[in-house]
Amino acid sequence: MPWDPIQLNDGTKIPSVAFGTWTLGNGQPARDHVDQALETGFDHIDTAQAYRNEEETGTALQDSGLAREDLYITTKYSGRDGLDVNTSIHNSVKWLGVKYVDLYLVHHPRLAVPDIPTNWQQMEKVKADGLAKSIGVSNFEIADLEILLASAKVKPVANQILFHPYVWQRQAPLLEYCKKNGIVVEAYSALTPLTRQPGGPVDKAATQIANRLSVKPEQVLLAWAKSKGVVVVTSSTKKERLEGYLSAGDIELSDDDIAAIEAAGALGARRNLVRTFLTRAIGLALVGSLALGACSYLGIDVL
Ligand SMILES: NC(=O)c1ccc[n+]([C@@H]2O[C@H](COP(=O)([O-])OP(=O)(O)OC[C@H]3O[C@@H](n4cnc5c(N)ncnc54)[C@H](O)[C@@H]3O)[C@@H](O)[C@H]2O)c1
Ligand SMILES: OCCc1c[nH]c2ccccc12
Repeated sequence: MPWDPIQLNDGTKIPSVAFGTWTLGNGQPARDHVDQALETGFDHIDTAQAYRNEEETGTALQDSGLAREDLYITTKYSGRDGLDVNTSIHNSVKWLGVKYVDLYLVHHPRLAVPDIPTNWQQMEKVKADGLAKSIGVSNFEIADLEILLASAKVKPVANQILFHPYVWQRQAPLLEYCKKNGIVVEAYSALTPLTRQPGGPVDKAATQIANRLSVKPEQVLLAWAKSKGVVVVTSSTKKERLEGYLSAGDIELSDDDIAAIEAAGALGARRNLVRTFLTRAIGLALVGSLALGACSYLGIDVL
């Protein structure tokens, strides 16, 4: 099996590739795209209260005719509209048209969360009430997980995080920490080097490897993420891309390919750092000279 399910720390299993609904908008197009993903063979749908398309996702899930046990549904508590965890999960299962979700995640530790231990207690109640088979988190750093684990009765099964070669060096310690604590990492925005930062070193490295293997660069990046033992959450409105994502599970990258992608990631990360530093330095210099000009105009002696 190409994208093999991954064992979670509560005894359940999670399909290792998911279709995400973040950018689908709402209404009929959102329904059609979830429909298309299910038809193409995705059985793991990743949505969130914040994406405002749980109802459309639910309609597509019902229309698919797939049995509930053959689907894996993740949604997230995003603190939308100031609603608490209990009200939110009741809304989510109603909109998704299910009795329970497979995985319920805290979307972000600093968005609409009173404090991490209180929020996690509310998540534990969702599991105890049978509204979620598993509970987990998203966008948690090591320090956030330490706070959570210090008082948790139920360990989070997963941490869904930003994960692509430009942030690999930064995220590797978090991946290690999660592994050590039995928490599976879920990777989102794995295709950033092609979507938000195209033309950079990782785009070039992935394209070179893709040409050699006669596959697409996006498949190479998904195969790279898969090589780290994470669940990959991706998306597309194009059927052909979705088919490519699923068959990327069969791509075995060599150690040299993986090293080339990571070297390109590290180079891009350094360049991003220099760019950020220069932009800030130029900004500061500009503000400084404007302030000096204003002072001299007003006759204020600052030097
Ligand atoms: N937990 C969180 O905070 C969080 C944050 C972001 C995303 N997510 C989840 O992850 C899902 C996927 O997120 P994403 O959209 O950032 O993921 P992604 O990096 O997988 O990008 C998907 C996009 O890449 C495009 N793409 C694919 N191949 C390309 C190519 N060769 N050139 C240019 N573009 C290409 C697709 O058309 C699609 O629009 C979301 O829908 C959501 O479910 C979660
Ligand atoms: O998950 C995709 C990014 C996003 C959209 N709305 C949010 C609310 C909280 C945290 C992340 C998001």
